[in-house]
Amino acid sequence: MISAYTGTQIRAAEQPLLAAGMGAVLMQRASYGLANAVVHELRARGRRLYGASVAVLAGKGNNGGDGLFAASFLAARGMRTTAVLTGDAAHPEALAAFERAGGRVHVLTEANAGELAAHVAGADVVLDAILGTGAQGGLRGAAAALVSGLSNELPGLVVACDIPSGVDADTGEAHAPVLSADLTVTFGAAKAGLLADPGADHAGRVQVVPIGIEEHLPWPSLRRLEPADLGRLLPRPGRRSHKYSRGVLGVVAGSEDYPGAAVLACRGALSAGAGMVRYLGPPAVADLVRQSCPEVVCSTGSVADNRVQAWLVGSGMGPGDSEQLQRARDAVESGLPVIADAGALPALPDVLAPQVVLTPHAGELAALLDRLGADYDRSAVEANTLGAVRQAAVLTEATVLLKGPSTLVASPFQDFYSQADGTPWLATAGSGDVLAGIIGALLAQVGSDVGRFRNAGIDPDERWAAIAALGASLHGRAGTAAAEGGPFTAGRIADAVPAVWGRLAG
Ligand SMILES: NC(=O)C1=CN([C@@H]2O[C@H](COP(=O)(O)OP(=O)(O)OC[C@H]3O[C@@H](n4cnc5c(N)ncnc54)[C@H](OP(=O)(O)O)[C@@H]3O)[C@@H](O)[C@H]2O)[C@@H](O)CC1
Ligand SMILES: [K+]
Repeated sequence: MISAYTGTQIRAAEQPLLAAGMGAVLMQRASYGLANAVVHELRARGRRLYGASVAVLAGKGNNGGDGLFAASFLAARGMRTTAVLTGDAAHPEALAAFERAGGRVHVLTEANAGELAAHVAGADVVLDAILGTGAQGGLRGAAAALVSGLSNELPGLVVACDIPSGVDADTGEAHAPVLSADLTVTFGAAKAGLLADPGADHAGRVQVVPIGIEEHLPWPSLRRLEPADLGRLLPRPGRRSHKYSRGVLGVVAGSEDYPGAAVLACRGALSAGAGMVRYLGPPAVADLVRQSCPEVVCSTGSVADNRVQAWLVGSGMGPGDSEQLQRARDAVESGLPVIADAGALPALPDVLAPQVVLTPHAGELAALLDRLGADYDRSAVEANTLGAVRQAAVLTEATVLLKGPSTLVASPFQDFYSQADGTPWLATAGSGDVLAGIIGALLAQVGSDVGRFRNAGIDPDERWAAIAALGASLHGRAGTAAAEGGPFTAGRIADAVPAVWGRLAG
């Protein structure tokens, strides 16, 4: 499990060590780790170190100090180093070390920002060490002009020191301009803002350098399930399992306009291990489901008439599908775990419960928040995904999963997950229906298996968020497997799930 923290939590964890006079030691560990990461990355790219050029953009604080010390380590490996000092001062010891190692120093002004941008753009490595966890807001003045003058597609390797300057370490909000990195080397532990969009868009690959603060870290503000966690959480049937004991998912999805959504949701559920899938919906849709997935049992009648362990509601449903929407409300009313998607989102009561998992995309989340009186539109959600998903979970008291390149899950108790295991090719019609099916199948199988979560270090009350994160990860990994570097249709995601599951559970 990757644990991520706010900048404030990291700074608090550093305090006991700073009080013990270890500030310089922490900075040496951080900058040495940063330099090593650069060396490793250049080697991985088949680049020579000796003679390669490094430009470090160094702010006035400790982040700039890290960058300057790292550059002095790189100079010792034969690299040519230049520093652009962006503030009215620089970390004195780090600057002295940089100069001793033979680095050239430029002081940034409004007048030379363009010229220095051209110089920096030609470097083999650009180290962004302007702002770190001590920043208030984004780049200003000449530093903003310098970064605006750099294309976001620099030919060299761009490495962010701790966090891309201008990204909020707590929330992932990005104050433009931000120099997008290929690699972010972050100190002590991952910052939450690196795992939530739009911060994650700018961070590139994230590498953590331990600096000795680990024992002082509190409960993480955000987590990411890794393969070992996924393997532990995925259920395996016992010798005496039967289809009912493995978990039955009821699916209330599809409409005459969107019958395919019901098929894709069922295919997602079947691929993710549901012992049985029962479909409830219009006869024409049921016929298509039967033809496409003969394993599905199509039932008629009400939610109460059908015995299941969890419900999936809403995929492919619209505001006019009154009978289906009533079933969706009944499913929520039943107290069973429910995954509610798409058309169900505007039709459910405002206040729900933790075992109800809502799966909006950014536009749907904005509409939900707007309905609940919070002032969000789609772009506001996209600018602060973590804040928006947190607020939605607080207001609805449900578990909320926001789909995106970094899929975020918030529990109403303020536990957060971020999964980014997918591929941009997953942005295809029907992909969300398959995701709903996968999460529905998982809710049906492990929703009542409290011990499974406790053993994996997850508070059983928070298991709904973990199940949603597990589903998002399976979906992302299945999409990556289906892509083979090119496009695919949503049904292929479902087809890829069993093999991905097998590898994880292996
Ligand atoms: N603590 C430790 O021991 C360790 C810390 N480490 C490293 O230190 C980093 C945190 O360092 P930090 O606290 O010095 O803050 P940092 O982000 O470098 O600089 C901000 C400075 O710039 C200013 N400033 C603020 N906002 C601004 C803006 N928008 N535009 C322009 N200027 C702005 C503000 O000064 P002010 O304006 O208040 O005078 C402030 O002094 C952390 O990310 C990690 O890299 C590691 O080495 C491990 C050990
Ligand atoms: K930085």
